[in-house]
Amino acid sequence: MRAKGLAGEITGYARSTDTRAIARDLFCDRVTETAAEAVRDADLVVLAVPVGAMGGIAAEIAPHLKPGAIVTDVGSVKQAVIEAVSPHIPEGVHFIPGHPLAGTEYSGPRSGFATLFENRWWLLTPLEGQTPEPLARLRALLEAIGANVDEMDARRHDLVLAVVSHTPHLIAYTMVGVADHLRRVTQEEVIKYSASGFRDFTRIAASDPTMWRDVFLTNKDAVLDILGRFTEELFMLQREIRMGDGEQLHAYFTRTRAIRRGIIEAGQDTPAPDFGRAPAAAPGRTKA
Ligand SMILES: NC(=O)c1ccc[n+]([C@@H]2O[C@H](COP(=O)([O-])OP(=O)(O)OC[C@H]3O[C@@H](n4cnc5c(N)ncnc54)[C@H](O)[C@@H]3O)[C@@H](O)[C@H]2O)c1
Ligand SMILES: O=C(O)C(=O)C[C@]1(C(=O)O)C=C[C@@H](O)C=C1
Repeated sequence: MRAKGLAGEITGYARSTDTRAIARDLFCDRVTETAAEAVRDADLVVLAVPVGAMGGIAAEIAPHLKPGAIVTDVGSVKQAVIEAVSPHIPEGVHFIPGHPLAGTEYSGPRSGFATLFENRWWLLTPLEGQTPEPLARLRALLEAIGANVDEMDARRHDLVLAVVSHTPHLIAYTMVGVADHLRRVTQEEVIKYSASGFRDFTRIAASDPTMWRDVFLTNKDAVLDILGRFTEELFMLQREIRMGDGEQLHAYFTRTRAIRRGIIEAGQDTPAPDFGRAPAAAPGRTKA
């Protein structure tokens, strides 16, 4: 927003003075010592804390929100955020839940960069009865920062994200855990020989533990549903490998390859930034 001159003033709040100082140096016009102070007179308030902390922050800021303000969030799970935040939102303030499908394994104010949302989906899950004007204003702002905005029901969002983001993260965490366990058992340096497939798993598994703990605790039903389906597929493939059923394995991999190729042909494969470099060497993406 700053790079594109889309905000009159950007005010930031974070709990630690160190984080606040970094945010002020990088992109905030001013930072405040309380969340209440930060939202006073704000036209737009963006909640960007772990999903489990959204309700607490909403309670803290609620009495200080300006009538007519828009409150949105960037939480990775939507139903739980709606349940936690909505009860605190005063009459006359518009709460429009949102989720940018963009991010990296890095956290903290230094890990943001101006192009993060370009050509990325930003899903909004408006509440029933949402008046159209604030929604249109938020949508226009997100489009101005380069995002492709879609609206979706919160329950559907949580199921879709369980498939395309949450369960894949759990699988990555598990796979890195398996390699680590093997290293302990065999005293072999397995991880040293990471090929690029496993490298992608280790990148994902380096994501923030608090953020992901909260995602799994708050999107429990959808993740368990998808995990169940995943396990069934895995057992099927396991059986085919055991039986030496090359034909079935080939057919399965042909189908999954076609899916990937379809994504590329549809222009929906936005290349990620270069995650291979150490964060310190990647300007604007160092870990706080
Ligand atoms: N990182 C991603 O890839 C990504 C992508 C899309 C959405 N999200 C969502 O965005 C939100 C923020 O994630 P992020 O990656 O920006 O994390 P981050 O770690 O960079 O920022 C989160 C901030 O919240 C603060 N915080 C934690 N608990 C708090 C509490 N109880 N009260 C007040 N502040 C608290 C942390 O100190 C930190 O400053 C999460 O809800 C996450 O699910 C993350
Ligand atoms: O590329 C990554 O590091 C991410 O995991 C980003 C990612 C995802 O695509 O799953 C992670 C969680 C979010 O809620 C949205 C985006």
